[in-house]
Amino acid sequence: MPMLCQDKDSSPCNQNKVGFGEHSDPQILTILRSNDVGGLQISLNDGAWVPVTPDPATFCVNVGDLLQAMTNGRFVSVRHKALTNSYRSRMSMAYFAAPPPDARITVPPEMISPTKPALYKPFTWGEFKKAAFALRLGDSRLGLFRMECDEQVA
Ligand SMILES: O=C(O)CCC(=O)C(=O)O
Ligand SMILES: [Fe+2]
Repeated sequence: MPMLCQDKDSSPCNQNKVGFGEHSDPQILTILRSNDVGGLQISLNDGAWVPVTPDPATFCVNVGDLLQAMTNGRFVSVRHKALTNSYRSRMSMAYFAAPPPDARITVPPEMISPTKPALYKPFTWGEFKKAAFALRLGDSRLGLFRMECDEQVA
């Protein structure tokens, strides 16, 4: 099970600096567990940043890029970032749920209609990861797989 354990503490004077820059998670889902120190923020549609209340007794579940593609954009991959805290360490542990590299990411036909044509070309997780690693953390990767208007099928 791929897990990442991070300590967002930093040196003094680094209060509320960006410790982990703005990004969306590329996988299907991320399950996050942290201690009681805040720092995680999510971005709303209007670009406002909203702090996630830290709670060591709950999980925070992020929709990732693949789930956005698999639901034809109904679930939106959340942009988020983590700020540093120079007084207490924020510890977080993440489980990234991803398919095997050759898994084909497609949309169920029920989610495609004349009013909601397919937004993304089919791709494999391996292809997506390769594209993601060639970009910077904050870049939008799904844009690379968007259907052109003349390719859209309903
Ligand atoms: O500090 C956190 O909880 C967020 C970490 C994160 O966004 C990531 O590992 O992708
Ligand atoms: Fe993340």
